[in-house]
Parts: sequence; structure tokens; C-alpha cells
Amino acid sequence: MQELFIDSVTQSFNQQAILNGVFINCKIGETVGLLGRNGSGKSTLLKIIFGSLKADFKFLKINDTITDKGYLSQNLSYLPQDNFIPSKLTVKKAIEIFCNKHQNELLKIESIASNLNYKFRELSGGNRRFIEALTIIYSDADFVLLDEPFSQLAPLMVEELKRHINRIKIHKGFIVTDHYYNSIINIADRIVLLHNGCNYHIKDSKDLILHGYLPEPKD
Ligand SMILES: Nc1ncnc2c1ncn2[C@@H]1O[C@H](COP(=O)(O)OP(=O)(O)OP(=O)(O)O)[C@@H](O)[C@H]1O
Repeated sequence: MQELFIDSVTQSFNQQAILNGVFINCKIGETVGLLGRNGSGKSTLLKIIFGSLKADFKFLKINDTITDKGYLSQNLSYLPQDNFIPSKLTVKKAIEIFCNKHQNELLKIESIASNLNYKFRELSGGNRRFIEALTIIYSDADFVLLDEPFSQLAPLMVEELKRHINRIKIHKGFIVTDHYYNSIINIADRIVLLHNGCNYHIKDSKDLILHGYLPEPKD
């Protein structure tokens, strides 16, 4: 089955449990929204799936193959919270490295076409984030992890990024986390909330209030 599946994720830092038997999965054609308060372990979970952080324990399968580090499967792309494409690289070069299958679609995007020969260090903070996110969204991997793709982006760019995720998701599975929770709710087929080290499957905004993610409505 074409699925990213991770179970029993357990992680502590300095004797403090952050993740305690967490489970999350994602199929091709699906966008899973990952929500949680600051410090609930969202970035930690994405790093563990990608393989840049070694968990105390986890069981990870990508397309039915048990995998130690997600990146070794060559079927997983990850947008970390901070800039990751080297500053000296041009946009054109980054696209050549990450995107072969969907390169033509990517080259038609105005903000890519007009910045092809710029180095990443020459872009504004928001443009840099936007182009890094697009490079990962249109990368060759079946599964894509996005850690705060909307932060730093002006509202029009947030909307454009959401359109790109929706457009390409027929070919991919996405796990996306961001504090712009309305945007997450908007694009996600389902929501998983991390709270007190556990994962909760969220049906509606009442569940988000129940688990202390959203404030109680005022009378
Ligand atoms: N390398 C580390 N060493 C020690 N503690 C860490 C380390 N990485 C993360 N933590 C702690 O683990 C907890 C979860 O951090 P994480 O960054 O995963 O949270 P988050 O849900 O992504 O938060 P935010 O929404 O604020 O980005 C925090 O308390 C953080 O301080």
C-alpha cells in the first residue's frame, strides 16, 4: 500500500517525555494536518519521520517497507522550520536537484520563473520561504513533510501555496503543520492533534477546544 505509517513514537529530552507512543499515517492523495500547542512535539515528530533526529523508539514504514530513516527511502521530502537550501545556490540549481518529475509545472509558476537566476541569499525572507516550500512540494518524493510552510508568507502567498498543495496532492501524501490553523483546517483532509505526548484524531473545532488547542468561546 502507498502509505507513510509511523507508530509507537517515543521521545524524551532531559527525562521529559515529549512523545509517548504517537501514531500518524498518510496516504497518497491525502493531506494530513498536524496541530498542537508550542512545544507539543510537532517538529520533533517530523524530524523523527525524516530521520534527522533519532527517536528513543519508533516503527516507521514507507510503502510497506520498514525504514530506519525516512530520507533513506528516497521517497520522502521535508521542509524544516528554518531555511535549508544553501544560500549560494540559485533557484534554477535547486530545482534541478530536487524536482525532475514535476519540473515543467514548477517552471510555469511566476515567482519561480522570474527568480530562476537568483541565489537564495538574494531573495527576500518571504520569497525564499515560498520558493523553498514550492521546491519541496513539487519534489520527486511521494510523501512530503511541511513544517510551518505558511510562516513568513503574506496572505496572497499563503493562498497560492495552498493551491499548489491541492493541485499536486493527487500524486502525493502531505503531512503539514503550522500555527495558521485555519489554513491547515482548510487544506487538510483530516487533522491530528498532538497534546500531552499523545495523538488525537480531530473531528471538528469542538475537539480542538476540548483538547485545549483553541480557547473556549466567550459568551
Ligand atoms: N534537541 C533538543 N534538546 C532538548 N529539548 C528539545 C530538543 N528539541 C526539542 N526539544 C524540546 O521538545 C519539545 C518539543 O519541541 P518541538 O520543537 O518539537 O515542538 P513544536 O510542537 O514543534 O513547537 P512550536 O510550535 O513552538 O514550533 C520542546 O519542549 C522543546 O524544548
